[in-house]
Amino acid sequence: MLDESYESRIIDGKVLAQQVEEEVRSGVEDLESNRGITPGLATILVGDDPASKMYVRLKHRACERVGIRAEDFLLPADSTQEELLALIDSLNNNKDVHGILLQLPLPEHFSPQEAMEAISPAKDADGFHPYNMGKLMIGDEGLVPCTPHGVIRALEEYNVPVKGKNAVIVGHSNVVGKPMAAMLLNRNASVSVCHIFTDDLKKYTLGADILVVAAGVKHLIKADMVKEGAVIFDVGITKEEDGVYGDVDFENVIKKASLITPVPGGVGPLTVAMLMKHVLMCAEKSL
Ligand SMILES: Nc1nc2c(c(=O)[nH]1)N[C@@H](CN(C=O)c1ccc(C(=O)N[C@@H](CCC(=O)O)C(=O)O)cc1)CN2
Repeated sequence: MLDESYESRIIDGKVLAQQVEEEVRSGVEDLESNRGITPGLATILVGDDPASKMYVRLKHRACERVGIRAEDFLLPADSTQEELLALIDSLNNNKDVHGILLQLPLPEHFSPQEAMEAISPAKDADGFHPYNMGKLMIGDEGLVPCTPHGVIRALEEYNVPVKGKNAVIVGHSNVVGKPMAAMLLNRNASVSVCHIFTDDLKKYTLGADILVVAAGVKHLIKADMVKEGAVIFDVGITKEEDGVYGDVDFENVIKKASLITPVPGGVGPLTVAMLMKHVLMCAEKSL
């Protein structure tokens, strides 16, 4: 049981996500009444991975809440890269589709990079296209990956200073770690990126004013690895029979953190809400 005195340290991702969704809902209404456009998202799911199916379902439910039209495209696990590319091409040319989301991971025999590059940069709701990633790297943030965008939104909402602070990211994936590093660097944090080959992880995490953990290792970060007063974002999700766990040993780490996201109910819901924001952005820029 969590001591009540720590509750004010919890960043409630569901509440923040509701706020973002409210903004999107009002943006969708404006776009419909001023330009007669209803934003549309096409989701592509390849195969039947249960977690991916659930994430796509969460995205469709969010679309319903904010008034975005969502269409589901399912490809069997044994479909080919060429079939996937043909589907993406048809969605790129569909004027009712403003955003395209390709749920990751893809089955082994696919090239996710080639598929990402096939999505029109203007419809890249996930911000994974090299063009949008490149823009992010030079500080021109438009369509950026949803999870790091959610972390930035939470930092803003909680008035956490970033400039000159030590930010440490654990995990160097293209989905979270690398874009997160760029976004924090764009805000003048001093950024360290750690990963599986990092020698002495604790040496880095102990210096973090802002710690973002996306390693996918249950309870990797223990209380003795964090600085007193750190702001901590837990992006990891490990599902076990008795529940869902993050990369941070929440119950103990919260005693040292000034702010921390729980799992579930932290960064996950924000990721979905930022996707809604991106689809609206794509629709607003469409001709
Ligand atoms: N195309 C993409 N693929 C993937 C992304 C992404 O941003 N784009 N991120 C992750 C999965 N993901 C979204 O797709 C995602 C993960 C988690 C949640 C979420 O709300 N999780 C809940 C917990 C749910 C549970 O019980 O398992 C929470 O944290 O509260 C939403 C979206 C990889 N793929």
